Amino acid sequence: ISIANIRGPPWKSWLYGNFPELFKGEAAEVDFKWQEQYGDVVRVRAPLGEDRLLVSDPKALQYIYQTSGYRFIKPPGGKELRRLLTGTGIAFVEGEDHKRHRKVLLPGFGGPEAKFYVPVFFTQSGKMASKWKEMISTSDEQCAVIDVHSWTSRATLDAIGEAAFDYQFGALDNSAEPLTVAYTNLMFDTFAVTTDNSALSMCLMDLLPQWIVRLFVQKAPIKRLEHLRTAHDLTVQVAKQLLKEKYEALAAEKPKRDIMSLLVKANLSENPKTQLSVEELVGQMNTIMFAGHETTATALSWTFLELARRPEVQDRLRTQIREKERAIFARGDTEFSVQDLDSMPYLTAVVKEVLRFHPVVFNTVRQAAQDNVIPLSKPVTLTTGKVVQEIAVPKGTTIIASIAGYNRHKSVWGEDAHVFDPARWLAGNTNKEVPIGVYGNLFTFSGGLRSCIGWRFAVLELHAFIVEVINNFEFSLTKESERIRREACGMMAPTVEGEVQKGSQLPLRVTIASRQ
Ligand code: HEM
Repeated sequence: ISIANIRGPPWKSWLYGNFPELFKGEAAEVDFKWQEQYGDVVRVRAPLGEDRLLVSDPKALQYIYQTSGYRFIKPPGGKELRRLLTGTGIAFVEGEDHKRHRKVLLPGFGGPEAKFYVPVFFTQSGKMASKWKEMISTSDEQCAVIDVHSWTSRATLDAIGEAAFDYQFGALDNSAEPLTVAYTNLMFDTFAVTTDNSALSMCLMDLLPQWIVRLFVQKAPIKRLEHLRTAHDLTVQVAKQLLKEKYEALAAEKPKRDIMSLLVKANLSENPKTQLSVEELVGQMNTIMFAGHETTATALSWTFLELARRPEVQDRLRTQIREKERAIFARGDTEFSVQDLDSMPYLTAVVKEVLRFHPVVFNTVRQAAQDNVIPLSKPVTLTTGKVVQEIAVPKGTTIIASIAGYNRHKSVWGEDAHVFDPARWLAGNTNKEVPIGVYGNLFTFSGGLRSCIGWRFAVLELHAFIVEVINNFEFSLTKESERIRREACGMMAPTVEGEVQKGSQLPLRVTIASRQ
């Protein structure tokens, strides 16, 4: 069995294959181009002549991520880099170990728990709003150009610190604490602007003995890796201290409600044989910080950009938020509850459309742990002219799941899949024939056993921040924000065309939203 006959783009060099096109340039643009040219399963060439598959076919993704359980694993070659990113937490482990981690973590991420985090989201978004109001009121034109992304990044860092660990990063107050500084621009500094050689070195990690890769990741004097190492090491230090505090609070019968406290409690009630070790518990802090901070911050930034581009969507959203606010005041309350956030259909539609259109994690990678046969929604024609309804893949085949490609798949979202339109969610004209994801049949949070455990947390955080910000402010574009790019850096972060060296940014014009 072989994937050599799957259609795909030609490559310019044996050394680099198609990787420069795949990893440089705007995030996911090449996925859309190849999807259009070659279909939903594309053969791409990795450096040194290895064939891989780029997949956006719904049934194939459903099979790889849901039906086949743990038979598609995270590629072992990236293990040492993942160890640095996420520690030995849930995102690092496979199979039975993963089941064990997931069971202990789940109590911290359920629906009932999420409602305790909502006040935290409102506190942090309210704090950000106060600072913006101050900036606007002191300007002559009663308007300020704000780098919205640097604010969403800091506010969500404070929010995840408080909700997940009961830890104060102080990022909105520009804290110079080393851990706060370490999480500033972490993804961009580490993964952005990939050169041909950095794509090649990622691939070499698959081929070299793991002890060499480990030495390289831990010691190589490379600036990108140094930033990551600092964030990792500081997180381990803080996590150890926090764990001690959580155990003491539990022993004193004064438990808190942050995710780490719930995790410690759940772990204690496990059978000692299946309990997480201290190293694994510490790793959960690395994992949650890596998986939960910049992802939500960036999704929020894309939301504000889309609203700045579309004043009519922004107005309609503000009208709905203010109607709900009046209803809340009329019943004698002052705060939005989870039910209030869930009962604004246009807000939900905007959030789902942003998650569809700008999936911040735009692809994930898996490797076949054994020979396998992947079913397809639509037959594909091989280079030999033969038409097949399923694809046999040999053990070791690497599959790049194009989350962005699936989220724009015309058979699922309609002919206008490449248009940003929240109204599609109200009309309900999306095709749910192949259930795949955990939210809105999107693949943004992945699917199956390893789907995003924090999706409810993220969705509520987005809802709360959008309510606070759109209720108070109006966004419009600046000259720079008309040139926003989706920069690939392990996720898709906003940068300004021609100013990529300045890092991620989103300069928008912000005024106070009229109450009339
Ligand atoms: C818009 C925001 C978010 C997006 C788009 C997102 C997306 C994803 C995706 C695609 C995966 C699967 C990765 C893979 O299998 O290779 C994932 C896993 C994960 N996410 Fe999220 N995520 C978001 C927010 C969060 C938040 C807020 C948290 C925690 C507070 C979180 C925690 C996790 C964890 C722990 C995993 C690993 C799950 C496992 O391996 O079982 N995520 N996320």
